[in-house]
Amino acid sequence: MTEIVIATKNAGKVREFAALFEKRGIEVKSLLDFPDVPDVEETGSTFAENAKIKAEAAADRLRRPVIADDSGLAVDALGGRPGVYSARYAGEEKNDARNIAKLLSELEGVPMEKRTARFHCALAVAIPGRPTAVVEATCDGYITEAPRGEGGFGYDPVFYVPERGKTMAELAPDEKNVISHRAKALAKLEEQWDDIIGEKGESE
Ligand SMILES: O=c1nc[nH]c2c1ncn2[C@H]1C[C@H](O)[C@@H](COP(=O)(O)OP(=O)(O)OP(=O)(O)O)O1
Ligand SMILES: [Mg+2]
Repeated sequence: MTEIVIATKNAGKVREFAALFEKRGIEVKSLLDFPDVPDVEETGSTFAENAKIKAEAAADRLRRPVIADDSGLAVDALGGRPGVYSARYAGEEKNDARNIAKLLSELEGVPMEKRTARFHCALAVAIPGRPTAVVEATCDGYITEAPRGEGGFGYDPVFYVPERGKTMAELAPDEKNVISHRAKALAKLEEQWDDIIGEKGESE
């Protein structure tokens, strides 16, 4: 395989997948390259369900194998919110700056040791005629009291990675791509790849 479609319109995700797949000699296309593929509603109650919905809708439409990413942030002090609503936390128009502002205001007064959180990433592989496979991974950290750093996307400026002493947005792209929920999920997918595309097309 020399090319894979990622069923996303999120430019930040596209950039990360492009770098992650480049190492593997695979070129990444996204729904930004296929503007005729309609948006699907993310009606699932889990990251895995939403990834499956997005992957299957795009694979059906394009008649080719597709990977979708559903991801988000779960904050312990907020009972796991924003969770699957991370993108739309501060409104339907999906604005990273407003999402961050809302998150920081909800966490006002919460001390650092209680600001634990994790990023989740579910990756679904939909191949026409086969059962869809899903893998998941997480990345643990803390929510800072103010944004720091210019890299990444989404909640990266307020997600502190204790092992690195930096926010995700302060890490170089190739550093984020070693430790992130997305990189870890992709590594799991790679481990299972032969089973996923193989004879039975099933993964466990
Ligand atoms: O590495 C990350 N660093 C920071 N923030 C992140 C990350 N990964 C996901 N996130 C946040 C962004 C968005 O608020 C939500 C994803 O929502 P999610 O529905 O999966 O993506 P999306 O709507 O932006 O694009 P699409 O559905 O077309 O793939 O979680
Ligand atoms: Mg989305």
